[in-house]
Amino acid sequence: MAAQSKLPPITPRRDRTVRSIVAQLTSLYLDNRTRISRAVWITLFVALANRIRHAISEQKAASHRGAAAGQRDRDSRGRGAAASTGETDDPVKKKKKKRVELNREFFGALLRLLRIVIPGWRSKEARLLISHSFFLVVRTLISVKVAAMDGQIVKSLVKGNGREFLKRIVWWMLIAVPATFTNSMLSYHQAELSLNYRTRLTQYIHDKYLSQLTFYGITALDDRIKNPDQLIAVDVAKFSSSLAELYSNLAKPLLDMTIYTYQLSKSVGGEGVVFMSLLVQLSANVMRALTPPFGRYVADEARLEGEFRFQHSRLIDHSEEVALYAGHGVEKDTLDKGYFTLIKHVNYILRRRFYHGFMEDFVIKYFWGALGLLLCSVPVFVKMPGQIAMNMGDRTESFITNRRMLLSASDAFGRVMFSYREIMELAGYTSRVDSLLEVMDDIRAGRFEKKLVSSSGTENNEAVLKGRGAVVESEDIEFTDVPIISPNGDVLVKALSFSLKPGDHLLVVGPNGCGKSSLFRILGGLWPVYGGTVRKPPFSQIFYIPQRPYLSRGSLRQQITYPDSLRQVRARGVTDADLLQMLTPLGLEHLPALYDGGWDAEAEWRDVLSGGLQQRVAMARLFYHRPKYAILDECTSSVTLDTEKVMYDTAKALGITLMTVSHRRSLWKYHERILQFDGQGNYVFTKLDADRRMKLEDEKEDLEVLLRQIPEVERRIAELTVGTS
Ligand SMILES: Nc1ncnc2c1ncn2[C@@H]1O[C@H](COP(=O)(O)OP(=O)(O)OP(=O)(O)O)[C@@H](O)[C@H]1O
Repeated sequence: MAAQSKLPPITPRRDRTVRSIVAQLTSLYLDNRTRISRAVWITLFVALANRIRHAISEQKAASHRGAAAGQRDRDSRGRGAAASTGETDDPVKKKKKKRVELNREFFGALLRLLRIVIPGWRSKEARLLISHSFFLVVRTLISVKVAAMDGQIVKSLVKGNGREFLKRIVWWMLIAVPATFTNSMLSYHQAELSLNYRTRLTQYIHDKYLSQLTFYGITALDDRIKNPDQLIAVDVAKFSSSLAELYSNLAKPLLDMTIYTYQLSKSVGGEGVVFMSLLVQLSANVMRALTPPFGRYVADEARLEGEFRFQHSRLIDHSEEVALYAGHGVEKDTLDKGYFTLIKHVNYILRRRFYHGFMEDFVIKYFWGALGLLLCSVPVFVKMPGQIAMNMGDRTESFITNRRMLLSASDAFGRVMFSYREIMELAGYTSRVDSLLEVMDDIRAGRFEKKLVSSSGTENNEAVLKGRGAVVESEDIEFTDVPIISPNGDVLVKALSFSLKPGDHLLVVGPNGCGKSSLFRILGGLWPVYGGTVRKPPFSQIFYIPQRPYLSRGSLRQQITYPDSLRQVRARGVTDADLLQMLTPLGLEHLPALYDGGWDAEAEWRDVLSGGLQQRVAMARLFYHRPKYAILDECTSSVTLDTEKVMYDTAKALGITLMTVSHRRSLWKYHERILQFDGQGNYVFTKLDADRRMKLEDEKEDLEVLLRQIPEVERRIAELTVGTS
């Protein structure tokens, strides 16, 4: 940490200048022991000591860096091909491995986030911070006044002056009014700041997350962020409250310490305060060295918390499948494992907090408390030069006031120390939120990081993955030498070439996992084009219908018009009557009448509609959008052949060019071209003569049946041969 200090290096010239200033001030101090010269001398001494400490640690860090660089060189020579496993020594990848520490990286990340949550001096957040700071100052000033009033009350008690005592109590009660108002204002400001930070950050993240398909990239193409939902919903909130809390937990005690120390030095002398500060600084350094890495603990806890939540939401999403498999036992094991991993970690943190709290309490409350009492006794036992002898009442007043201020000062210092832990926790949340922003930026710039698990030569794949193909806007669809590569780095097809014109309905066939859907992911812009050229119409002219259509939260109408909003539907001049017409050929015209609210009825449509109904609704969606091209990915698997016919005929009549992925033979007749993958990386693109293909396919099936009968025929012949011989 010290190695990253921004202090200028000590040059011989600067060293000489510093030494001569120290000498002059020392002689000034010895000649003229004024309070100012003493204070300046001591401040300089502390600064000098700090400078030396920095220089030493700088030197240590430099030699450590040298040793580490040497080690890295040695290591990299030993490991050439480790890159594909992810355990690489590549400095770029090393940099990405975030550590939660109070280092330059943390401050850089915090600054980036601060620029988002406080966008400028005229922003609402800046205004809130200023007024929060104002109330912090007011509160400290009120506390100083209360300390002085405390001393006066005890003094009047010791003197037995009842009138004076009562008068002081009334004043004391009066000052409670602004004091309590200030306290409430402080809590209010803190909560408001936290809320505003969260709003700014959430809006910023939503803007990025839901544009340029970033949300898809984070989950499907990159594996650095595991649970973006947890990060956005929980960690951003925790970061915001931690940041708002830290400001008041740090700013107020720092202010308190300054004001109280100044007040104290007036009555007990500057040296006493500085000596005490040195002792306190020493013990604080010891405590800091013994503080566990709470930032890392917090980041790990948030990650485990996210994984546990994710396992629960998976169970909710697939509850029907799990129930039908009676898989609750194994699901319980997975959930229990997730929970106990989390709890084990939380328990570990609790234990570390216990030991740390024990040490923290001892040092801050008792050790510093004892030092404080010693300091308060200075005016009682030590006669300061030029000080007039004090009577009993004055002594008591001075002791009570000093003690109260000292307690507040030590409490303030304690809170600064306690806040070290809070800063570490903030570092944890900062690191998590910042990595989300970093990954989002990477994805938007087309930089993905996913572990390559391909068995088909990772080195080759890495070379291909670095390439970039061209995407050109066009009326037709044309792929020229485009590789199909999964996010894991598997090369499914080395170079695919085919072209389609409007009206060339295409059928895509091939075994499972050969890359049929992946072709359309490239066409839809979800997967990057790693080579060759893709010519295609804009995204808005290609519509996709998967096997399980996505049904959004919202009205029945919205299921047909998704993703258009009601306003967009109306702007296109489409009425509910038009929508009903789209449902009619699919046999869905009764649907709006089935639910309370008709078109406006809201439900969890995924559960309400059966699989076949969902596929029909998705087809109605296609009729509503009327795109130039439609990708139909096994989207008729749950409907009857009659419904399938209506779907295809209507879509064709609307002028939509269809690209179908399906194993169903009944669909061949609707297509003019076929793209056939063999699952080994090869393909054939040709005209599709459905009748001829059907005849050939029938003949092939007949021959296969005959082929299967051959062993039985051979066995029978053998039997007959034995019987007749
Ligand atoms: N997001 C992803 N991350 C990693 N690998 C993926 C991802 N999506 C698909 N793949 C892999 O890419 C390969 C091709 O998948 P694709 O969905 O294109 O198969 P398909 O030919 O459509 O198969 P099916 O007929 O079973 O639907 C598969 O091995 C699959 O595991």
